[in-house]
Amino acid sequence: MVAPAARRVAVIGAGSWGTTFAKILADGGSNVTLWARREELTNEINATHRNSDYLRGIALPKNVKATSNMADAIVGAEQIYFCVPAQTLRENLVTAAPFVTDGQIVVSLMKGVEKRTGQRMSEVIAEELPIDPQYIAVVSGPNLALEIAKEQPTAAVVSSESLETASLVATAATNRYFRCFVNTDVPGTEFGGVLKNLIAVAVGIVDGVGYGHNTKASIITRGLAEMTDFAVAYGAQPETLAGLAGLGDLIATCESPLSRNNTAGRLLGQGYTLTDVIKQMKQTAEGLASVAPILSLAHARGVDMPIVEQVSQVLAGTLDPKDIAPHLTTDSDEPQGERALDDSQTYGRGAFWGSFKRAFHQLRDGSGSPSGN
Ligand SMILES: NC(=O)C1=CN([C@@H]2O[C@H](COP(=O)(O)OP(=O)(O)OC[C@H]3O[C@@H](n4cnc5c(N)ncnc54)[C@H](O)[C@@H]3O)[C@@H](O)[C@H]2O)C=CC1
Ligand SMILES: O=C(CO)COP(=O)(O)O
Repeated sequence: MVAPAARRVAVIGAGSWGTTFAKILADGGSNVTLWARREELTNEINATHRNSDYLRGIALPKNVKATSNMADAIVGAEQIYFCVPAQTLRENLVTAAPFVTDGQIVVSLMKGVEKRTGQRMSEVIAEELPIDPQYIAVVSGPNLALEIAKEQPTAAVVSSESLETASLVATAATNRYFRCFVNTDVPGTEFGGVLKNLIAVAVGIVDGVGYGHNTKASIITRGLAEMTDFAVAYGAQPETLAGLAGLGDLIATCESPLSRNNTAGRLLGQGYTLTDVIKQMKQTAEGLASVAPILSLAHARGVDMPIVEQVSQVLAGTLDPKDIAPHLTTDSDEPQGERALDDSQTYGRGAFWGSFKRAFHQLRDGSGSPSGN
């Protein structure tokens, strides 16, 4: 009997996460075409199976082939994974659009919103590509690229309006060290990845100032409440924010020196200006560009985000980093209930506790949620 041909997939963007995801897919059995902008990088990957600028010391599987021709990557691929900096996605989709056909699955691996429109990456994809939204998916979770490239075990969530699409992506992207769960909460899964970056910048700032674990734990915990309130106001399920794409990623990003958002925050906390930080960062720290559009979206729905507001003030140079912590909870002198970011946001309060209660019961009873998240 002849074995079925391996699935062919494309990854667009050969930075640290795009290259790592190409390895994940290849190790899951797919033949992967990895698109890189620069020809010297495609030459290096094809000749040496390495991407030394972004994943030093990592050998890529032989079934990852690189190209800098978008058509070569996309035509004939069953699934196309986009992994470029969020602010450049639209221009890359414009280049890709003539080669994409309905029926191909398009996946976002990115964790930013578009600055100009405030749109999530899946929304930009839906606007620019000639495909049914049922064929769009997003992947998010506690996924620091270098750890995964070293095959340290971890998990992620694949989300799509269509459970069938999410399952096809999860099957392709699951291997011996990377496990994908599925859900249909696209806004929750995507916003989890965007919002944790902003909280990681805040945690980095206080770390840079020299504050310790109490301050960081306070910001992480209050940050999760803030993330949940925001995401729920934009249609997310609160459970998603208590899962891998919310709490899971928040912990990984706030804890790890590998995180670029955390690192950018630490430099700000040490007194560098935003301009200096951007100059020093060699890789993408999406949180820096997402702060302004997220705050505009928060204001539009009346969501209070005191931590993100303070990050924005530190970025603008109008708040001394050392003053970020005392303002953690509220501007008011009146004591407030712990969950009440704003009395008008009753959904936030209920949603946050509800999601924790459900997560707790699942853990205690050993039952997985239907989404597995
Ligand atoms: N690195 C990580 O651990 C993870 C990153 N992500 C997300 O993946 C996305 C990409 O991040 P990374 O791969 O980490 O960034 P990176 O900074 O490592 O690589 C970015 C890549 O995009 C390329 N690029 C820059 N401008 C471009 C343009 N105009 N058009 C096409 N390509 C361009 C660069 O040459 C580079 O290859 C971000 O949204 C990030 O939040 C998500 C999960 C984990
Ligand atoms: O998203 C990530 C981990 O899940 C990577 O975080 P950074 O972009 O801050 O490095």
